Amino acid sequence: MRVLVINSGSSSLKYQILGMEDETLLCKGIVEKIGLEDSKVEQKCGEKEIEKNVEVKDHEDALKVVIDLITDENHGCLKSIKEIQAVGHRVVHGGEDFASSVMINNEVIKALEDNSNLAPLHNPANITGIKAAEKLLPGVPQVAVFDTAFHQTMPERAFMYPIPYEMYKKYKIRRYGFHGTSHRYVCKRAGELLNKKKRDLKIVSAHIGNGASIAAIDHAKVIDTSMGLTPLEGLVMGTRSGDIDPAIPLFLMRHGYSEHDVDEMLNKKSGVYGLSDYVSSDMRDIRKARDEGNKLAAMALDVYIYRMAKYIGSYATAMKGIDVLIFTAGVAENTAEIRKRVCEYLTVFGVEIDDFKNEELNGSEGIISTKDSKVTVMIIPTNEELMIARDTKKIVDENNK
Ligand SMILES: Nc1ncnc2c1ncn2[C@@H]1O[C@H](COP(=O)(O)OP(=O)(O)O)[C@@H](O)[C@H]1O
Ligand SMILES: CC(=O)OP(=O)(O)O
Ligand SMILES: [Mg+2]
Repeated sequence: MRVLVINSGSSSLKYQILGMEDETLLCKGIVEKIGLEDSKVEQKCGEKEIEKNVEVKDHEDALKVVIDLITDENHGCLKSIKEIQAVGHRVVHGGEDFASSVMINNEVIKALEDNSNLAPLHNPANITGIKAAEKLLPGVPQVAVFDTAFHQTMPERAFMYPIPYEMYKKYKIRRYGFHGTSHRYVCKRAGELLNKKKRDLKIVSAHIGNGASIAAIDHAKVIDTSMGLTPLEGLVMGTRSGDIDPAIPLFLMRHGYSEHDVDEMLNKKSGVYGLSDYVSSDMRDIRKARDEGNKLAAMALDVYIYRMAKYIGSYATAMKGIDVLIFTAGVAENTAEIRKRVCEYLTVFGVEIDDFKNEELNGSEGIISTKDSKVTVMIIPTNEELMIARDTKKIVDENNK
């Protein structure tokens, strides 16, 4: 079965085509910096590699670029898009409706649309991808794999907000958590690499990309995570504020900002982008600006790292211990400085990083802590696409029985 996987992130569209008989990777690509001036696409199909700048203002443009490139005569791996036998989609918000992956039908699309206002940077892009794929590949099965699903094991004490209970009954206002497919993948991979059953480990998984979240995974079950009702809560992100005093939106609205203004501010103009007085949402640009002497970029980076360390510390407390700390996703896989500075805050837990390994393994998979470190610190490049492809195959096979 040849599966196309589409993973729309807030700043990127990642995709893979896999032959699922033996999980052969036929093609892999990313459109990144969507909506920024220097967007580009990178694709690798076996020996054929291409990287070029493209103008993509949103995820719909990005998807057009992808479809053209995978069927491109010189750079692609398919003669026709019809060679795809199933499509797996990352869907960010499944709410309480979906605790596991599902075959997409009109009812599912309707439920996703209903959840759109809870993940405004993501669900609309996910739905665009689903509708475009249905148009291009009529009759080909499509599966939705939810960011929220892996977190459904969280206990009430972690997912309930201390507001009137009737708000949960009426509107399902609770914490859901996101990046579940990524946390699930790295947790499984850590068990394999350490040759330990993941059931024996207390893992903190730090998924730090444009969106960022941390999960506490105790004996293979999520017991807490930093994102909440929406992907806005928790860490400082590229454009999202993460935790703030809930009185701030009310204060701003009393000063003339509309609900829409506040929503845009917290989701699209905050995080390191807003803190740096709009240098960039991209961590590479922030660090470059800091190196060139920009004080606000330096401050944004300090706030970003400090908040991350505090969350990791609180999850060591939540699990009464921590065996493994995993760094994953765009920023954490590729930025030695951030891993080092976060770990410097964590010496109280016996975290000791090996500076040489931290630099040497940048962007690849492996252990970066010293032999004496009480916590095994690892970089594990995430592979949400592989998890999505596996779920897609499983659901399509079950459906064909
Ligand atoms: N090679 C790299 N070196 C440093 N930072 C990188 C690299 N690749 C990606 N990043 C950073 O990762 C972030 C994007 O992460 P990613 O996980 O792809 O995001 P998302 O899925 O949320 O769109 C950006 O801030 C970017 O600066
Ligand atoms: C949920 C979320 O923030 O996803 P991403 O990091 O891909 O934007
Ligand atoms: Mg992502």
